[in-house]
Amino acid sequence: MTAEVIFGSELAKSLRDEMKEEVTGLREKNIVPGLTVVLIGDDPASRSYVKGKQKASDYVGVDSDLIELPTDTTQEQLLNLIDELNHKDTVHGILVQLPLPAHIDEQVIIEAISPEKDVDGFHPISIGRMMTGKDTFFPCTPYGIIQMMKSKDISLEGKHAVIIGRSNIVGKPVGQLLLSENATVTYCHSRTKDMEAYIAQADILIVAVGKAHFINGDHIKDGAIVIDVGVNRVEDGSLTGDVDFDSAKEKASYITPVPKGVGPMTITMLMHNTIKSAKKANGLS
Ligand SMILES: Nc1nc2c(c(=O)[nH]1)N[C@@H](CN(C=O)c1ccc(C(=O)N[C@@H](CCC(=O)O)C(=O)O)cc1)CN2
Repeated sequence: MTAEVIFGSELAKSLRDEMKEEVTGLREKNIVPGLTVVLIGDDPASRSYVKGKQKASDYVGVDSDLIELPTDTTQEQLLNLIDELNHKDTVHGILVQLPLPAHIDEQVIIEAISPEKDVDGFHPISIGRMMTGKDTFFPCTPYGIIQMMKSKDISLEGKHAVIIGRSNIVGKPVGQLLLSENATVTYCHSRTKDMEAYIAQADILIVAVGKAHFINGDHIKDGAIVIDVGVNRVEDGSLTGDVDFDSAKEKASYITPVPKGVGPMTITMLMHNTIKSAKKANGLS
Protein backbone atom coordinates (compact mmCIF):
# COMPACT_ATOMS: atom_id res chain seq x y z
CA MET A 1 0.00 0.00 0.00
CA THR A 2 1.18 3.54 -0.74
CA ALA A 3 -0.28 6.21 1.48
CA GLU A 4 -2.12 9.32 0.43
CA VAL A 5 -0.17 12.33 1.71
CA ILE A 6 -2.19 14.86 3.73
CA PHE A 7 -0.62 18.23 3.02
CA GLY A 8 -1.49 20.54 5.90
CA SER A 9 -0.12 23.39 3.80
CA GLU A 10 -2.92 22.92 1.22
CA LEU A 11 -5.69 22.65 3.81
CA ALA A 12 -4.21 25.65 5.64
CA LYS A 13 -4.36 27.71 2.44
CA SER A 14 -8.03 26.94 1.80
CA LEU A 15 -9.01 27.55 5.45
CA ARG A 16 -7.07 30.83 5.49
CA ASP A 17 -8.94 31.91 2.32
CA GLU A 18 -12.26 31.23 4.08
CA MET A 19 -11.06 33.09 7.19
CA LYS A 20 -9.95 36.06 5.09
CA GLU A 21 -13.48 36.36 3.73
CA GLU A 22 -14.97 36.07 7.20
CA VAL A 23 -12.63 38.73 8.59
CA THR A 24 -13.53 41.07 5.72
CA GLY A 25 -17.17 40.72 6.83
CA LEU A 26 -16.25 41.34 10.47
CA ARG A 27 -14.21 44.43 9.59
CA GLU A 28 -17.27 45.82 7.78
CA LYS A 29 -18.98 45.62 11.18
CA ASN A 30 -15.98 47.36 12.77
CA ILE A 31 -14.83 44.14 14.42
CA VAL A 32 -11.07 43.78 13.95
CA PRO A 33 -9.64 40.56 15.41
CA GLY A 34 -6.46 41.43 17.34
CA LEU A 35 -3.62 39.08 18.30
CA THR A 36 -0.57 39.95 20.40
CA VAL A 37 2.38 37.58 20.22
CA VAL A 38 5.10 37.86 22.85
CA LEU A 39 8.56 36.54 21.98
CA ILE A 40 11.25 36.37 24.64
CA GLY A 41 14.86 35.88 23.64
CA ASP A 42 16.43 35.02 20.33
CA ASP A 43 15.75 31.34 19.65
CA PRO A 44 15.85 31.09 15.82
CA ALA A 45 13.09 28.45 15.59
CA SER A 46 10.73 30.49 17.81
CA ARG A 47 11.50 33.58 15.75
CA SER A 48 10.62 31.71 12.56
CA TYR A 49 7.30 30.41 14.02
CA VAL A 50 6.38 33.90 15.20
CA LYS A 51 7.13 35.22 11.70
CA GLY A 52 4.75 32.58 10.31
CA LYS A 53 2.07 33.82 12.71
CA GLN A 54 2.57 37.42 11.57
CA LYS A 55 2.36 36.37 7.92
CA ALA A 56 -0.83 34.38 8.44
CA SER A 57 -2.38 37.26 10.42
CA ASP A 58 -1.60 39.71 7.62
CA TYR A 59 -3.14 37.32 5.09
CA VAL A 60 -6.45 36.73 6.89
CA GLY A 61 -6.76 40.30 8.17
CA VAL A 62 -6.03 39.74 11.85
CA ASP A 63 -4.42 42.83 13.40
CA SER A 64 -1.28 41.34 14.90
CA ASP A 65 1.29 42.87 17.15
CA LEU A 66 4.64 41.33 18.03
CA ILE A 67 6.27 42.26 21.33
CA GLU A 68 9.91 41.19 21.45
CA LEU A 69 11.64 41.13 24.82
CA PRO A 70 15.22 40.29 25.80
CA THR A 71 16.17 36.91 27.32
CA ASP A 72 16.78 38.52 30.73
CA THR A 73 13.17 39.77 31.00
CA THR A 74 11.95 38.90 34.49
CA GLN A 75 8.86 36.85 35.25
CA GLU A 76 7.37 39.89 36.98
CA GLN A 77 7.90 42.08 33.89
CA LEU A 78 6.20 39.47 31.73
CA LEU A 79 3.30 39.13 34.19
CA ASN A 80 2.84 42.93 34.15
CA LEU A 81 2.72 42.90 30.35
CA ILE A 82 0.15 40.08 30.30
CA ASP A 83 -1.99 41.97 32.82
CA GLU A 84 -1.92 45.02 30.55
CA LEU A 85 -2.89 42.91 27.50
CA ASN A 86 -5.67 41.16 29.44
CA HIS A 87 -7.27 44.59 29.93
CA LYS A 88 -6.82 45.88 26.37
CA ASP A 89 -10.08 45.73 24.37
CA THR A 90 -8.37 45.62 20.97
CA VAL A 91 -6.50 42.44 21.95
CA HIS A 92 -8.60 39.29 21.50
CA GLY A 93 -5.77 36.79 21.63
CA ILE A 94 -2.55 36.67 23.67
CA LEU A 95 0.15 34.19 22.74
CA VAL A 96 3.44 33.82 24.59
CA GLN A 97 5.78 31.85 22.35
CA LEU A 98 7.17 28.72 24.05
CA PRO A 99 9.65 27.62 25.22
CA LEU A 100 10.48 30.41 27.66
CA PRO A 101 13.93 31.03 29.21
CA ALA A 102 14.59 28.72 32.17
CA HIS A 103 14.19 31.45 34.82
CA ILE A 104 10.52 31.98 33.86
CA ASP A 105 7.90 29.48 35.05
CA GLU A 106 5.87 28.60 31.95
CA GLN A 107 2.85 27.43 33.91
CA VAL A 108 2.66 30.70 35.89
CA ILE A 109 2.68 32.63 32.61
CA ILE A 110 0.06 30.41 30.97
CA GLU A 111 -2.23 30.80 33.98
CA ALA A 112 -1.84 34.60 33.94
CA ILE A 113 -3.43 34.89 30.48
CA SER A 114 -7.16 35.55 30.65
CA PRO A 115 -8.98 32.35 29.57
CA GLU A 116 -11.12 34.59 27.32
CA LYS A 117 -7.95 35.51 25.36
CA ASP A 118 -6.20 32.14 25.63
CA VAL A 119 -5.99 31.45 21.88
CA ASP A 120 -3.30 28.83 22.52
CA GLY A 121 -5.80 26.84 24.59
CA PHE A 122 -3.16 26.07 27.24
CA HIS A 123 -4.84 27.63 30.32
CA PRO A 124 -6.13 25.03 32.82
CA ILE A 125 -9.63 26.50 32.40
CA SER A 126 -9.46 25.99 28.62
CA ILE A 127 -8.17 22.44 29.13
CA GLY A 128 -10.90 21.70 31.69
CA ARG A 129 -13.55 23.01 29.29
CA MET A 130 -12.13 20.87 26.49
CA MET A 131 -12.13 17.77 28.70
CA THR A 132 -15.74 18.30 29.73
CA GLY A 133 -16.99 19.01 26.19
CA LYS A 134 -17.64 22.72 26.75
CA ASP A 135 -17.08 25.44 24.18
CA THR A 136 -13.48 26.69 24.42
CA PHE A 137 -10.27 27.31 22.50
CA PHE A 138 -8.67 24.00 21.53
CA PRO A 139 -4.84 23.87 21.49
CA CYS A 140 -3.81 24.66 17.92
CA THR A 141 -1.66 21.67 16.94
CA PRO A 142 -4.12 19.02 18.22
CA TYR A 143 -7.03 20.91 16.66
CA GLY A 144 -5.16 21.13 13.35
CA ILE A 145 -4.49 17.37 13.42
CA ILE A 146 -8.20 16.61 13.84
CA GLN A 147 -9.06 18.99 10.98
CA MET A 148 -6.51 17.29 8.71
CA MET A 149 -8.10 13.88 9.26
CA LYS A 150 -11.62 15.28 8.88
CA SER A 151 -10.62 16.94 5.59
CA LYS A 152 -10.07 13.43 4.22
CA ASP A 153 -13.36 12.15 5.70
CA ILE A 154 -11.43 9.78 7.93
CA SER A 155 -13.81 8.33 10.49
CA LEU A 156 -12.30 8.43 13.98
CA GLU A 157 -15.05 6.57 15.80
CA GLY A 158 -13.89 3.26 17.27
CA LYS A 159 -10.37 3.65 15.87
CA HIS A 160 -7.43 2.81 18.11
CA ALA A 161 -5.32 5.97 18.29
CA VAL A 162 -1.84 5.52 19.73
CA ILE A 163 -0.09 8.72 20.74
CA ILE A 164 3.65 8.74 21.21
CA GLY A 165 4.47 11.68 23.50
CA ARG A 166 2.62 13.23 26.43
CA SER A 167 3.39 16.95 26.25
CA ASN A 168 0.80 19.46 27.46
CA ILE A 169 0.91 21.16 24.05
CA VAL A 170 0.34 18.18 21.76
CA GLY A 171 0.25 14.64 23.19
CA LYS A 172 -2.21 15.03 26.06
CA PRO A 173 -4.72 17.33 24.31
CA VAL A 174 -4.75 15.45 20.99
CA GLY A 175 -5.71 12.31 22.92
CA GLN A 176 -8.54 14.21 24.56
CA LEU A 177 -9.86 15.52 21.22
CA LEU A 178 -9.67 12.01 19.73
CA LEU A 179 -11.54 10.64 22.74
CA SER A 180 -14.29 13.17 22.18
CA GLU A 181 -14.49 11.88 18.58
CA ASN A 182 -15.08 8.39 20.07
CA ALA A 183 -11.64 6.97 19.29
CA THR A 184 -9.98 4.57 21.75
CA VAL A 185 -6.82 6.25 22.96
CA THR A 186 -3.49 4.84 24.18
CA TYR A 187 -0.67 7.10 25.33
CA CYS A 188 2.93 5.93 25.03
CA HIS A 189 5.92 7.76 26.49
CA SER A 190 9.55 7.34 27.50
CA ARG A 191 8.68 4.88 30.30
CA THR A 192 6.28 2.74 28.24
CA LYS A 193 7.32 -0.92 28.16
CA ASP A 194 7.20 -2.69 24.80
CA MET A 195 6.13 0.41 22.90
CA GLU A 196 6.44 -1.44 19.59
CA ALA A 197 3.53 -3.69 20.54
CA TYR A 198 1.26 -0.64 20.95
CA ILE A 199 2.49 0.99 17.76
CA ALA A 200 1.76 -2.20 15.81
CA GLN A 201 -1.89 -2.01 16.98
CA ALA A 202 -2.46 1.60 15.99
CA ASP A 203 -5.13 2.49 13.44
CA ILE A 204 -4.06 6.09 13.99
CA LEU A 205 -0.49 6.79 15.05
CA ILE A 206 0.41 10.27 16.26
CA VAL A 207 4.09 10.84 16.87
CA ALA A 208 5.23 13.87 18.87
CA VAL A 209 8.55 13.05 20.49
CA GLY A 210 10.99 15.41 18.76
CA LYS A 211 13.39 12.65 17.63
CA ALA A 212 14.19 12.39 13.94
CA HIS A 213 12.95 9.13 12.38
CA PHE A 214 11.91 7.63 15.73
CA ILE A 215 9.33 5.53 13.85
CA ASN A 216 9.77 3.67 10.58
CA GLY A 217 7.59 1.58 8.28
CA ASP A 218 8.55 -1.70 10.01
CA HIS A 219 6.81 -0.53 13.19
CA ILE A 220 3.42 0.41 11.79
CA LYS A 221 0.34 -1.59 10.89
CA ASP A 222 -0.72 -1.90 7.23
CA GLY A 223 -3.20 0.87 6.45
CA ALA A 224 -2.46 2.95 9.56
CA ILE A 225 -3.00 6.72 9.50
CA VAL A 226 0.31 8.32 10.47
CA ILE A 227 0.47 11.88 11.79
CA ASP A 228 3.97 13.25 12.25
CA VAL A 229 4.23 16.19 14.64
CA GLY A 230 8.03 16.28 14.87
CA VAL A 231 9.98 19.18 13.41
CA ASN A 232 13.66 18.21 13.67
CA ARG A 233 16.49 20.11 12.06
CA VAL A 234 19.13 17.62 10.93
CA GLU A 235 22.84 17.96 10.12
CA ASP A 236 22.41 19.13 6.52
CA GLY A 237 20.12 21.91 7.79
CA SER A 238 16.91 20.37 6.41
CA LEU A 239 13.78 19.61 8.42
CA THR A 240 12.58 16.11 9.08
CA GLY A 241 9.84 14.50 11.14
CA ASP A 242 9.71 11.91 13.89
CA VAL A 243 8.68 9.36 11.24
CA ASP A 244 10.82 7.95 8.44
CA PHE A 245 8.46 9.18 5.72
CA ASP A 246 9.65 6.98 2.83
CA SER A 247 9.32 3.65 4.62
CA ALA A 248 6.14 4.58 6.51
CA LYS A 249 4.47 5.77 3.30
CA GLU A 250 4.67 2.23 1.92
CA LYS A 251 2.63 0.84 4.84
CA ALA A 252 0.24 3.65 5.79
CA SER A 253 -3.10 4.62 4.21
CA TYR A 254 -2.57 8.32 5.01
CA ILE A 255 0.53 10.13 6.17
CA THR A 256 1.49 13.73 6.93
CA PRO A 257 4.81 15.12 5.67
CA VAL A 258 7.36 17.34 7.41
CA PRO A 259 7.55 20.15 6.42
CA LYS A 260 4.13 21.20 5.00
CA GLY A 261 2.16 18.88 7.26
CA VAL A 262 0.96 19.64 10.78
CA GLY A 263 3.05 22.85 11.22
CA PRO A 264 1.04 25.12 8.88
CA MET A 265 -2.19 23.87 10.47
CA THR A 266 -0.96 24.93 13.94
CA ILE A 267 -0.77 28.53 12.75
CA THR A 268 -4.09 28.27 10.89
CA MET A 269 -5.95 27.10 13.99
CA LEU A 270 -4.41 30.03 15.88
CA MET A 271 -6.09 32.31 13.33
CA HIS A 272 -9.35 30.39 13.87
CA ASN A 273 -9.13 30.84 17.64
CA THR A 274 -8.33 34.55 17.36
CA ILE A 275 -11.31 35.19 15.07
CA LYS A 276 -13.52 33.14 17.40
CA SER A 277 -12.36 35.23 20.37
CA ALA A 278 -13.04 38.52 18.54
CA LYS A 279 -16.54 37.33 17.60
CA LYS A 280 -17.27 36.27 21.17
CA ALA A 281 -16.04 39.59 22.58
CA ASN A 282 -18.50 41.32 20.25
CA GLY A 283 -21.48 39.17 21.15
CA LEU A 284 -21.33 36.99 18.01
CA SER A 285 -21.25 33.21 18.39
N1 LIG B 1 2.77 29.45 22.45
C1 LIG B 1 3.07 28.40 21.67
N2 LIG B 1 4.33 28.00 21.56
C2 LIG B 1 4.61 26.92 20.78
C3 LIG B 1 3.59 26.25 20.05
C4 LIG B 1 2.27 26.70 20.20
O1 LIG B 1 1.29 26.14 19.62
N3 LIG B 1 2.05 27.79 21.01
N4 LIG B 1 3.93 25.22 19.17
C5 LIG B 1 5.30 24.98 18.82
C6 LIG B 1 5.85 25.77 17.68
N5 LIG B 1 4.91 26.26 16.65
C7 LIG B 1 4.07 27.25 16.97
O2 LIG B 1 4.32 28.10 17.76
C8 LIG B 1 5.04 25.89 15.27
C9 LIG B 1 5.87 24.88 14.86
C10 LIG B 1 6.03 24.59 13.48
C11 LIG B 1 5.34 25.33 12.54
C12 LIG B 1 5.51 25.14 11.08
O3 LIG B 1 4.80 25.73 10.29
N6 LIG B 1 6.48 24.35 10.64
C13 LIG B 1 6.77 24.25 9.23
C14 LIG B 1 8.27 24.32 9.04
C15 LIG B 1 8.79 25.66 9.46
C16 LIG B 1 10.28 25.81 9.22
O4 LIG B 1 10.70 25.81 8.08
O5 LIG B 1 11.01 25.96 10.24
C17 LIG B 1 6.25 22.93 8.69
O6 LIG B 1 6.16 21.97 9.48
O7 LIG B 1 5.95 22.90 7.50
C18 LIG B 1 4.49 26.32 12.97
C19 LIG B 1 4.34 26.59 14.32
C20 LIG B 1 6.21 25.26 19.99
N7 LIG B 1 5.89 26.48 20.65
